[in-house]
Amino acid sequence: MTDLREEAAIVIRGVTKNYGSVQALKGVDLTVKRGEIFGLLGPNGAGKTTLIRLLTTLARPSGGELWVGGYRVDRHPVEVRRLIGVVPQVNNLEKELTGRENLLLHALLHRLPRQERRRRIEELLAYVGLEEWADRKVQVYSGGMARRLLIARALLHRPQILFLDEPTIGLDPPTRRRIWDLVQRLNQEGVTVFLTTHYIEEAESLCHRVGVIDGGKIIALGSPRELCARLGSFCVEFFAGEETRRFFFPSRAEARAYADNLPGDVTVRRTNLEDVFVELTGKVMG
Ligand SMILES: Nc1ncnc2c1ncn2[C@@H]1O[C@H](COP(=O)(O)OP(=O)(O)OP(=O)(O)O)[C@@H](O)[C@H]1O
Repeated sequence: MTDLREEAAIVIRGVTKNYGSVQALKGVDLTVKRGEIFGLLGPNGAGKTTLIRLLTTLARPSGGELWVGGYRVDRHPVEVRRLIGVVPQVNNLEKELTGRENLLLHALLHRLPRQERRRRIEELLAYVGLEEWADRKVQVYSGGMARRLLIARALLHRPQILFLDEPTIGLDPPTRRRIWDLVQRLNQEGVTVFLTTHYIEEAESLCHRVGVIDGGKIIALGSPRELCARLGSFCVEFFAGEETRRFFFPSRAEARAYADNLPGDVTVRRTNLEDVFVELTGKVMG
């Protein structure tokens, strides 16, 4: 059967996940094409980590079906694991071991052929810019360095699809940008990327397409530009009484014309994904 489920990198159909009485996912449908950088954007508790756990064979759905790289995840977990790399949100590196030892341990666990092991490890240490730190214990690494080592570890077996759960959480802006560069470079080399984030800027500047998730449901799906254009690409923002009011317009000229008729301080700016989220949910992301 040649259909979307085999051609796409990821296909999710009607997926639900319950933890006792908590409905973490309430019927998710989503397709990620090969070669995309796809971002799942949502606030804490929206269901992002849960969806990554289901896609990466770490948990089973309560209902629905997931395909990764053409394989149904519950029926072919071993094949799926071979195709994917996973960068977890939590740093689960061996802190007492060096960077190089961490990679070696993972290469052994993944049974990388002996002759390839050394070469691949050196290649990846250089790729993520950690050669000079390779023989230092991971406990002295900064947050950004640990994250780069986690990415190198996830790439050891040359995965086709890379999952990153909040790849830049807790990192400062320059370090965050460095991780984005790395993700972009990987994607240009052909790796499909599925990431979760609650950072608007990360979704906007890194992702080709974004799924906005809230309360276990995808509430909007498209490129950042499309999602903003649906609302109106330009925003007029001003204070009225105690609250901030926003109106959206398809063009800057229309937004300007409206703003010119308003008294007081008025801002005209481009619409962003935060606006999309607020308009859809009535809540702020952070
Ligand atoms: N093992 C679990 N047992 C019970 N409830 C859980 C479990 N894991 C997640 N949940 C609940 O499911 C919902 C979705 O959680 P999830 O971690 O997927 O959200 P998230 O969007 O990844 O948020 P965060 O960024 O905080 O991790 C939350 O209400 C959470 O409390």
